[in-house]
Amino acid sequence: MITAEGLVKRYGAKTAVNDISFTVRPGQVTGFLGPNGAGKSTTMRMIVGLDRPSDGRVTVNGKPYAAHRAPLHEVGALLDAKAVHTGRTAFNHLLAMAATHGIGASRVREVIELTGLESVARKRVGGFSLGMGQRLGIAAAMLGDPATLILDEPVNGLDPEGVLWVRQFVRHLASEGRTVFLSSHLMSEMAVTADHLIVLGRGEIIADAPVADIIAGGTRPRVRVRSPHASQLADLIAAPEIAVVRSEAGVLEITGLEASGIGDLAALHGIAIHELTPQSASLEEAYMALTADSVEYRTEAVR
Ligand SMILES: Nc1ncnc2c1ncn2[C@@H]1O[C@H](COP(=O)(O)OP(=O)(O)OP(=O)(O)O)[C@@H](O)[C@H]1O
Repeated sequence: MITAEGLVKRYGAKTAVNDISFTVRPGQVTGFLGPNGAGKSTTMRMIVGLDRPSDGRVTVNGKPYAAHRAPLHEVGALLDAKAVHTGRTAFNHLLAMAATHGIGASRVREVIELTGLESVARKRVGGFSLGMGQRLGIAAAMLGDPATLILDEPVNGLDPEGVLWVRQFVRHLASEGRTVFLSSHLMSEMAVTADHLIVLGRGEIIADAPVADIIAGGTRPRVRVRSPHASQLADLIAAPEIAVVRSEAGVLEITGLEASGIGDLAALHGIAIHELTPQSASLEEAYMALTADSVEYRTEAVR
């Protein structure tokens, strides 16, 4: 369990994290989202004591990180997968970390197996691909068999198989009752990995809710309609509260009217319908709507 209360981080005149309070609960995967520069990494660094809060406090399993006698057993963190001694082998890197906590070589072998690194364990970390580096970072985070895991962009740079592996791995950890807190910019992945989301924008919390609620709340249901008389149907449907977008020839994307209403209206006027599909909202759309006002570095839309 991670609990932040009135957490603030200032860098000179810049407030990176502005008075945020949240709880990351055990037994589920909590995603941490936000545009670049929103303050996610700063928050994660404060959780594991790498940055000192300017105000407020954050605890892990009831105590500040630094107050734990054996922090690796409480929290495992992957914050920067490249922060390893590149001349060491993966096995020796993990063994050196394990030694700081009196953790033996057998647990090192276990986490190597857990993360699928057996074939490269005796190779120097300097030659690792990004994917192997991420797996090594996760292996290190698991060394102390911690109840809480914090993973900053764990799927960054991974191939589809690696992304799937991380998803299944973190879901398994949560199912064991652990607290899993992870950030990612991959919305489609977050939608299928996380149970709950905390969204940050310009250092403040703009959403803290189950994934399903965020998707449902951020977007209006849309229906895709294909008809040989699309223009006639569009004219019939026209109303101030209904948006009709012609996405391709003979296809309408309708927001503000349910599929049944569209079908009934078409039947009433003898208009043939070749497709009538309610579109499921995506986390990406909901996220874009939520963070529209919080993006620090905006790009012009491509015309
Ligand atoms: N050491 C530092 N000194 C000064 N400003 C900093 C420092 N670290 C972060 N910042 C600023 O604090 C803000 C939050 O940065 P942070 O890296 O936490 O954001 P983030 O949400 O993790 O972004 P990204 O998605 O790009 O990783 C940014 O405006 C950043 O420039």
